[in-house]
Amino acid sequence: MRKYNTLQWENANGIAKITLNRPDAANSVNLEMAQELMHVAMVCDEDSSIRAVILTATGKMFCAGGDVPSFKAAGDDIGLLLKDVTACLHSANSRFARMTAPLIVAVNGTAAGAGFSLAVSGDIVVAADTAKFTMAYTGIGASPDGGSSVYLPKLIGLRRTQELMLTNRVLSAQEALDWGLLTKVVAADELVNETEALANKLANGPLLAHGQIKSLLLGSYSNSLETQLEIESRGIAKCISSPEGREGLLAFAEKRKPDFKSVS
Ligand SMILES: CC(C)(COP(=O)([O-])OP(=O)(O)OC[C@H]1O[C@@H](n2cnc3c(N)ncnc32)[C@H](O)[C@@H]1OP(=O)(O)O)[C@@H](O)C(=O)NCCC(=O)NCCSC(=O)C[C@@H](O)C[N+](C)(C)C
Repeated sequence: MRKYNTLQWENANGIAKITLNRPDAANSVNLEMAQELMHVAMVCDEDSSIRAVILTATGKMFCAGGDVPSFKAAGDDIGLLLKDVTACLHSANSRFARMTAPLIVAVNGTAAGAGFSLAVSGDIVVAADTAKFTMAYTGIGASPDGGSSVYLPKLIGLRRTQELMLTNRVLSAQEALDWGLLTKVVAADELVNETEALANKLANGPLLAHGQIKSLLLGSYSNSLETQLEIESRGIAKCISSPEGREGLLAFAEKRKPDFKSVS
């Protein structure tokens, strides 16, 4: 198992947990963190024993976005550094979106810039009531990345996305929930328990069907109705005829709870 310097990594009972761990630097994304996120996302995508993934952070911030001091220190090489960091981060974004296991993001504090983008890329996003959200990119003269130009218009509409991106308006957790950016807001001291309960529920569910849901929703961003209908019909047939589907049908007939984990 690879050792990470900027992340904590746990993997047990079908649940992987990634914890951003640069609290003294606001958990900001430097090149090393982006590389480690790329690696850990690849592991989550390729290890079929992983049935749910939690992404969270240590300290009081979730992630303040790109590591601004290291951008400044790069001098004339800033363009190259940003391309490197973004390539790694975007590889992680893509793996998280396409992996079979659902991604639960537990936002423990402020999410800014790339941290905001990472936060809203989850399939389920739970935030502490103390969390805040701001795009922040234009504050340093940057434009958005991390998939936010895809996720935000879909989640909250174009008008609100324009406001967040152009004005860096700061949203409280409650406002982010009201806008449709989050699944749930909980008291800060309940975030860990709440997230673990959700991860357990998902890990005990049908992995293949969860992966199919993720893939269908991602496809809905760009596919035609007919294409989606075709993929839906192939997907449901594949899921229901899989060992998990058979277990679901058997459990229904036997009037018991399905044990998807034992058959996949
Ligand atoms: C996050 C924030 C809203 C929190 O406000 P706060 O009032 O709760 O906290 P604070 O006092 O402002 O900051 C606390 C500490 O956190 C540090 N900090 C804050 N943002 C940081 C950052 N982005 N990088 C490193 N340290 C950062 C501050 O310097 C400070 O350090 P200090 O205690 O030693 O003084 C506020 O700090 C802020 O606006 N920070 C800047 C955010 C920002 O510009 N982020 C970059 C946006 S662009 C971006 O994300 C590009 C990225 O996607 C590119 N890439 C993919 C290549 C990585």
